Amino acid sequence: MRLKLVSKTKLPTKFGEFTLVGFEEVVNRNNHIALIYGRISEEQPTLSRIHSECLTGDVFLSLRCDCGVQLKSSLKKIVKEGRGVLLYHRQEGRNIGLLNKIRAYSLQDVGFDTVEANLKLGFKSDERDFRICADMYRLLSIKKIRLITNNPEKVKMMQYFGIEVTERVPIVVGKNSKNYRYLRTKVKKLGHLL
Ligand SMILES: Nc1nc2c(ncn2[C@@H]2O[C@H](COP(=O)(O)OP(=O)(O)OP(=O)(O)O)[C@@H](O)[C@H]2O)c(=O)[nH]1
Ligand SMILES: [Zn+2]
Repeated sequence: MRLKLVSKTKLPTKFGEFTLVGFEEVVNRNNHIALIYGRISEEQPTLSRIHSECLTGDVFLSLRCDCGVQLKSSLKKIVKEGRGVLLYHRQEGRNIGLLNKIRAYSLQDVGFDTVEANLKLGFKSDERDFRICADMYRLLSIKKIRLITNNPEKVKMMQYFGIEVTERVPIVVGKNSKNYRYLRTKVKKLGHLL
């Protein structure tokens, strides 16, 4: 087993009361969390968001990306639905890490786009490992999801790792004048459906 469920607790938030579940990767001790709302059924597909960590967007509401607004909107959507799960996938900067993301932003300040900046730093355009998300679903006994995303690759990855995606639920929020170029690159080079 690559991942273990460590502990659970209640997490009241301004959106509603969630159950917070903490996970640890066995090999490197990296941590991830899930926020569960309402009663999860094994039969019915669960509305779910896989949210990749973005300190600048999630905490400081950076306008360079759309993450902060997407995070809040997903939590609201799940509460409105009455049940669902948000996986907070702690692979910052598409898994190049916070400091490399700052380096990538710095390259974008002088004209590179988000993909070119990753390549220039010696990374792939997307270094994330979505296997761990499938493991989190399995540990939560979730087999079928309606996945909130604009990224078809995430849908493919979940199917590949054995989680049935019955629907892709688009999330078209967080566009602004500062992230126009970033979002355009995601559409053109990373296949996002925006
Ligand atoms: N390397 C790098 N990572 C970035 C950059 N901008 C945002 N990120 C990271 O990208 C991740 C979010 O990925 P996105 O491409 O916005 O969206 P997605 O998760 O693939 O797809 P959605 O489900 O539609 O949101 C977070 O981990 C961010 O920290 C950037 O310019 N460079
Ligand atoms: Zn972001």
